Amino acid sequence: MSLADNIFIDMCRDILENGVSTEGEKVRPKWEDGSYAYTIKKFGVVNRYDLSKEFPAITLRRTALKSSVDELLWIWQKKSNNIHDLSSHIWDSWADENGSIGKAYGYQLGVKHQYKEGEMDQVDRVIFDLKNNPYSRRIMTNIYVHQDLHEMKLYPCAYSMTFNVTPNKETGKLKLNAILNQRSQDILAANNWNVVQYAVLVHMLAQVCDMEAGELVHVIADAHIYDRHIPIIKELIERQTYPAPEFWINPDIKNFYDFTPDDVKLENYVTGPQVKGIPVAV
Ligand SMILES: Nc1nc(=O)c2c([nH]1)NC[C@@H]1CN(c3ccc(C(=O)N[C@@H](CCC(=O)O)C(=O)O)cc3)CN21
Ligand SMILES: O=c1ccn([C@H]2C[C@H](O)[C@@H](COP(=O)(O)O)O2)c(=O)[nH]1
Repeated sequence: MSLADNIFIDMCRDILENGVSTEGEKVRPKWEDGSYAYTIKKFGVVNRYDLSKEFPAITLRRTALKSSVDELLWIWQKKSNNIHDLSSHIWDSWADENGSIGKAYGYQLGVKHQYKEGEMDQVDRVIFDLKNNPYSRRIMTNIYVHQDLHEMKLYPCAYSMTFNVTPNKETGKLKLNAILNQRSQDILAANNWNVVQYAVLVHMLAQVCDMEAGELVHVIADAHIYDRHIPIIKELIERQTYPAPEFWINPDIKNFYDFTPDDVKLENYVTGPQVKGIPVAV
């Protein structure tokens, strides 16, 4: 069993057993047929993944590493808000006729800000600080920009990363840790998807800053299982699990902007069968 499976199974059990239903509340999302998408939710879930021990891909079912990394690079590297720059179709329902999702995600990371050291966007600011001032407690991004919310198709869910560096006395290297702050999480469709993509981000940034990947702490304010996902989750968490896969990252890449989805791979990734056609609430 992988550590990520343990965390996922415990979290799902906790939501199913101790969570509260939103049925009867005024909810925003709907299913494709127009009916309201209710959830069972738990407030304030915190999951810790030690990336130096295992790569946090669950084995209950396969998490699509390549598409999730493609989305991560769409946001963090291409800094795009247009679905035509994305390989998968996961954002199609939230795009306008030109393919834009508005001033969300990649758009915000691409906005340049004035700092004492000059003009930079938030991603370059993080890389600058990790290289020049790694022990700073001020290394973070935030894309939940209130002044632009009215121009976003969907408000950012995974909205902030806080990076924090600690020395590894054993290896003499620096360890890159991070907190991913998420206001809302669709546990079935996107929990492990978001976890693996931000784990990859930590690995990528650690490599280009000559550090080791440390811990990823995932803080979720509203961790929910949609009503139509409940039977799927119940079946999923009873499945057999397998040892965690091994993570490979192309060691030759030294510049964050040179990474492609092909520069990361999972080896020996044995999983249960895929759940096909998961309905996504819009
Ligand atoms: N209700 C909802 N849930 C989400 O997870 C979500 C949204 N809305 N809105 C915007 C994005 C789109 N995201 C998504 C949407 C679909 C999948 C999905 O269907 N994943 C498939 C694999 C897809 C692939 O292989 O490319 C899966 O099996 O989990 C994942 C993330 C995350 N976000
Ligand atoms: O990266 C993502 C993006 C979106 N989600 C989920 C979380 C919610 O189920 C919906 C967004 O609905 P809100 O009403 O705006 O909270 O999308 C996710 O889990 N991960």
